[in-house]
Amino acid sequence: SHFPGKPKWQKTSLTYRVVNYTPDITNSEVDYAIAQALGLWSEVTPLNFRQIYTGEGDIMISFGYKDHGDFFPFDGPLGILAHAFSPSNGIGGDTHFDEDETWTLGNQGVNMFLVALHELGHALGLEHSRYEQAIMYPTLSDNAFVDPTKFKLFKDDVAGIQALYG
Ligand SMILES: O=C1CC=C(NS(=O)(=O)c2ccc(-c3ccccc3)cc2)CC1=O
Ligand SMILES: [Ca+2]
Ligand SMILES: [Zn+2]
Ligand SMILES: [Zn+2]
Repeated sequence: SHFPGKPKWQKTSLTYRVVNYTPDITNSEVDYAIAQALGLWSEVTPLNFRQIYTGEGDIMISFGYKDHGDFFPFDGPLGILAHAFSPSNGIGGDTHFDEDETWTLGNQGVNMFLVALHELGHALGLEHSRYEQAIMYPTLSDNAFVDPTKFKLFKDDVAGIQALYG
């Protein structure tokens, strides 16, 4: 798949831009889910993230349907929910969400915070974990409602990101 080698960012200050938004939840809810997800990764690494609103950021976040400009078209409701590219310049780090999903911050539909936390893990260079409690586990469990302020990274997630940036 499109996650080459074991690349990582060669800088600790990264910028991100939410290029477009979903109609399913408010723009500030999307910004909040992304900020909370990036905050969890920055808490355990030297990485810091700044949101920009124009121009080219390291991590460009967008919502798209089916063919959305890369070689990995989405597939309509359910199935693939999102994907992210491993660190590199250009499309590296970019994180795409399938607009055919119903995005939510609750547990009706697909939880934006949980999927963003997983995909942004990939955008920082993380691979999958074999522990089902880990956010980097390959499959999303039928998550009960997750309050982003109460979420804790599993030890294997922390070990993984600190192996890259610790
Ligand atoms: O590595 C991959 C390739 C396949 C993917 N499928 S997905 O979009 O349906 C998906 C599956 C699970 C998650 C997930 C797993 C654990 C916690 C949170 C989300 C996110 C997206 C997305 C992905 O990250
Ligand atoms: Ca889909
Ligand atoms: Zn894409
Ligand atoms: Zn994944």
